[in-house]
Amino acid sequence: MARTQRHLRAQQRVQTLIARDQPLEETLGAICRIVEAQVPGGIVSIMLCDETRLYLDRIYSISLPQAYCDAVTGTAIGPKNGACGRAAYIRDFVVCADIAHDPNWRGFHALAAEHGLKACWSYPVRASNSEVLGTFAIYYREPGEPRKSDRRRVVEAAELVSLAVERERNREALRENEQRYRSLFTYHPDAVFSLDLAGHFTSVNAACSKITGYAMEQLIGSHYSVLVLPEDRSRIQALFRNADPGEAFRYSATIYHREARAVYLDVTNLPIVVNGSVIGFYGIAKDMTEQHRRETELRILQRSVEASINGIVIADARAEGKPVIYVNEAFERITGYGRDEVLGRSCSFLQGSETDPEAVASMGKALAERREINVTLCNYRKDGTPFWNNLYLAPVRDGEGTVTHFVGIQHDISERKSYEAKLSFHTSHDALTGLANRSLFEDHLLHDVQLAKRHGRILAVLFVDLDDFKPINDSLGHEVGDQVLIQVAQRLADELDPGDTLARFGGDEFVILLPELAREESAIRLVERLLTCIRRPFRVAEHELYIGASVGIAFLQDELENPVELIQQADMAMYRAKQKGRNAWECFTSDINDEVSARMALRNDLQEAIEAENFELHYQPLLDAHSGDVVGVEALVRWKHPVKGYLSPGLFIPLAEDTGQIGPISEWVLRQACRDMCRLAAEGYGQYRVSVNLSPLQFRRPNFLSNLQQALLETGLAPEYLELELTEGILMADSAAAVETLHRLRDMGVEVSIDDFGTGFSSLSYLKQLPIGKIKIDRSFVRDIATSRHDGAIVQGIISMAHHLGLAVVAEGIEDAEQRDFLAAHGCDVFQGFFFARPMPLQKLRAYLGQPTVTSEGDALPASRFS
Ligand SMILES: Nc1nc2c(ncn2[C@@H]2O[C@@H]3COP(=O)(O)O[C@H]4[C@@H](O)[C@H](n5cnc6c(=O)[nH]c(N)nc65)O[C@@H]4COP(=O)(O)O[C@H]3[C@H]2O)c(=O)[nH]1
Repeated sequence: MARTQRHLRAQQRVQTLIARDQPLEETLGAICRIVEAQVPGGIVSIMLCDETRLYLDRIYSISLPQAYCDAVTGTAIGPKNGACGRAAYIRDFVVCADIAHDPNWRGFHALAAEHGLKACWSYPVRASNSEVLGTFAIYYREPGEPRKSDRRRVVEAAELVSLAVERERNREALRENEQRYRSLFTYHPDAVFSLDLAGHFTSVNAACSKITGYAMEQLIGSHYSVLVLPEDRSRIQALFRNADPGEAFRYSATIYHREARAVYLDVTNLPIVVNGSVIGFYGIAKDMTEQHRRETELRILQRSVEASINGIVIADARAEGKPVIYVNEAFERITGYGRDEVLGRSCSFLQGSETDPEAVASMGKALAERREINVTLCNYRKDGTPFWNNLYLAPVRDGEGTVTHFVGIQHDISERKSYEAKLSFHTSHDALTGLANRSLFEDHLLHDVQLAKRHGRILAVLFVDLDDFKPINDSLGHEVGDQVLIQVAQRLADELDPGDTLARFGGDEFVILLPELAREESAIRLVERLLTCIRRPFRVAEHELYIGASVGIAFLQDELENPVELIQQADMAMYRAKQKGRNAWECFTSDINDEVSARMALRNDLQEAIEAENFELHYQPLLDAHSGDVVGVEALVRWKHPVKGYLSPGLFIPLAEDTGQIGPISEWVLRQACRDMCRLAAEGYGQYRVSVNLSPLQFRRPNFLSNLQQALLETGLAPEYLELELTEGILMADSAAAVETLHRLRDMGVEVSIDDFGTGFSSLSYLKQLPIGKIKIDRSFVRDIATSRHDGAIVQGIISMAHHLGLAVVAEGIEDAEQRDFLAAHGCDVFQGFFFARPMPLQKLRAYLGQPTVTSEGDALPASRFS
């Protein structure tokens, strides 16, 4: 009984050791001690299987010699491998009553004999699932069989071992499990944490600290909401509140990093359920900041691409034919193709007949070499219309640097192209007629002269200048003039061969290059044809206009060095033709050159005269037709040339008008005339009104009126003693501005008369609207007044109509009494002409006007020439 109790106590002790999770070695040692105490002479050994369950690789014993233990450790489990190897194998009690003669101990006999071991009873240690964990054995130093009680003891001891080993194994498994889970928690790259039900962190991993910037200790115990943006809090709280037990929930949240930057998180929370109750929440938060940034960037990029005004097309670089995988709206707008019509197709469908194959080839080469390229090529819209596409193509590479796509940026530069084309046309062509301009003509000339010289061909340049064009332009306006020029250009072009060049040099000058003439007469015959065709009337709106042309011809001579000289020669020849009269032509000869040289010399002399003020004014009296009183004088300029003596204005005024030298001459004339009139008055000869001729250039100068005012102020002449003589052309050229100037003149008190009346295109009814007081009938009508019925009738008509309109009429160029009488009979108001007096210097005028007479009021009396 006492033994049984001892046995029970011993067992309890072992169970306590097991329950307290004492180290296995200690527990197994205790079992060995208890059993050895119970079986006198018995030596206990406990062997445990390895993981493969093929060997007994651990041995626990308190009494077996270490050398023996070492020798049997690793015994294979098998039917003939001693008592333990066999017991583990057959999973049953094995009694080896006499080891020395036991065949199953073959190989171990010597070992057992060496350590004095004679008998061994072994029993398998089995787990609750019957798996063999090892063996429990008792050795004896004498042969012997176990009794029943011995067997029971062995079995009980084996069970205790099983309990201890299983417990140890469970503990081991638990520890491993926990480590596994802890690893998941600790090494998870995302923030993993647990919260209590109130929302306080109860555990956090290192990633939590990294993501939030707070130390793990700082986080534990703090509430999750302190990290979350205020605007996110209520939303997240609601998620926690409404979470179903057992259900995970996922949301995005933005938190503040300790460094005050926002961190975007993708959070999954799951309840911690213990015994069916939620005791808190686990959380896994993935840092999406980078992804969020990339997504935002991508979104902006995508929107930008969509909104780009340039067409953008992306093609798959790896697929056959590089099919389009994306086009933006601008692409659709530019090409007219919808997205669906384009995707999957190769972009080459945009090319067409006018697409430059070289541009296409260079593009293909760049694509093959996987490099970027910028080409401009002609593409076609869906409706077939072409457009200029300035295309920038670039490869798109993946992370490994492989080209996966090509992106093309289209820029529709059609407008720029057409502008450039226009621009280049304008730089080489005349805008009005579309003919070549001087620079293009010169290009052709250089080229053709070279060829003509090489092949000994006859080449000619024709310089065509229209006669009587200026009056049309001046009187009917630029629009009419422009139409005439366009028609002239057309008529000239119609007469020329395709290889000829027709150019307009501006104004009414046309130049023709004939590069390949059979003989010189061909050029002359062509010129005759040109003159004939220009003589034909021109119809512009309601007008039927007649003009002529003067043509200069210059043939290429061997000695000519600079081809451009041919143009100058033709120009000089034209000038000579003009002097011959209308509709004439002239070939360039060296004497023409001399004439031009003379003109150049005259120009230079004139310049010197201007600088030295080498001019004089002569005055021609104007007489009242009834009383014969001198009512005024006309100032006429004379140039006192140092070699040639007095030169008439007819010689140098047109030259001065051509060269612009008329400006300073007119200034001088105006001032001098005013000064002379003041002087005459001051000398007692009377105050006469002086008529001064106005050149068109002078009249149109912007400061004309202020200059005039200045001249009157400087000289002291009252404005009513100044009369300006204008030709009709001046008024017609820019009538609105001219009329405005006339009004200003009238406001100033300056009289205006129309000179050379009858030669222009103006009608009296037009003049009626102008603030003028007088017209001067042109000398050419007066000359034949008595002999030509026609001229007589014209003069008569002019006088009568002018009077009707309240205009005074002056007749100039009266050379004889017949003319005077005719004009007097028809009511002409004022006479001027050699018959009465020639233009004379001031000194002679003094004599002409007679002795200065002073009235009681101090005014000089006007001189009468009729009495
Ligand atoms: N055959 C003939 N001729 C007569 C007779 N009576 C006068 N003359 C000439 O007729 C011209 C009248 O001047 P105009 O028609 O304005 O024609 C002027 C005028 O247009 C221009 N001119 C003269 N002086 C000036 C000036 O100071 N400024 C400007 N812009 N032009 C001027 O030169 C033109 C010629 O002037 P002049 O040679 O001085 O010629 C003057 C004068 O000498 C006559 O009975 N028979």
